[in-house]
Amino acid sequence: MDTNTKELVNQGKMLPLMEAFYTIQGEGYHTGKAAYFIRVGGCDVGCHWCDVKESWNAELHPPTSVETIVENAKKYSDTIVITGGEPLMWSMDYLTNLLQKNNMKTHIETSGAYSFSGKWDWFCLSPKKTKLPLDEVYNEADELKMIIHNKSDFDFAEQQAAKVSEKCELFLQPEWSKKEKMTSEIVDYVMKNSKWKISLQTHKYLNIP
Ligand SMILES: C[S@@+](CC[C@H](N)C(=O)[O-])C[C@H]1O[C@@H](n2cnc3c(N)ncnc32)[C@H](O)[C@@H]1O
Ligand SMILES: Nc1nc2[nH]cc(C(=O)O)c2c(=O)[nH]1
Ligand code: SF4
Ligand SMILES: [Mg+2]
Repeated sequence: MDTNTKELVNQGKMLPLMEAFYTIQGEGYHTGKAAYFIRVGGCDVGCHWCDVKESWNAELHPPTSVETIVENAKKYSDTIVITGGEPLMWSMDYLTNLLQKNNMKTHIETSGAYSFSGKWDWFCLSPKKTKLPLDEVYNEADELKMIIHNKSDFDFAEQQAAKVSEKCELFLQPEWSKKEKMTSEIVDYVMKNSKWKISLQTHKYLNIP
């Protein structure tokens, strides 16, 4: 990468773009809503069950100008989900400003493990044990989405729920490879602990991106 490109990436004016696609939000509070997804490369959180490991190495994803990304986005939807990889590895200020200026709603999917940036209409926080969210991020969460891979993840979910604001929506989502066992555990748990709702990866059942 030349020094000029590096500088633009540092400023958040270019981002390593893995893919962008129009689909239905499959998970969490906005499940069922049509949205345009922007997947930014780069993540070092290291979840062993991550369903998008191809995103991890940012160098495999070409630095792309935010103007180009936004021009494409606005052809499809007024709801834009920024995901990754870990989007907060990069400055999200320039991207989210330009999206909002063009009357689009900005949603993020993040582990919260990097410093907060951007202006968000919806902030979905999905904490990971391997690299916890920064303290500054918890208060931003509109939605806490905890992945349940084994029984000990329920305790971790409760610890994380204690850190978000009162108004934050709480979701438990089965880890996909353990979904048979963990979906029924989550059903039992939610019936006993009704502050939580269940979130399924509905796009995978629907065979859409
Ligand atoms: C691929 S991550 C990208 C955004 C960010 N790095 C994060 O983890 O929030 C998008 C969402 O998918 C969830 N996820 C990833 N792999 C999963 C799996 N195998 N089963 C269930 N959810 C998964 C993450 O927890 C996160 O909520
Ligand atoms: N349809 C669909 N919904 C999603 N919600 C969060 C996703 C993500 O990977 O961040 C995702 C995804 O990859 N596809
Ligand atoms: S933080 Fe997100 S992108 Fe990174 S490894 Fe975990 S699930 Fe995958
Ligand atoms: Mg996904």
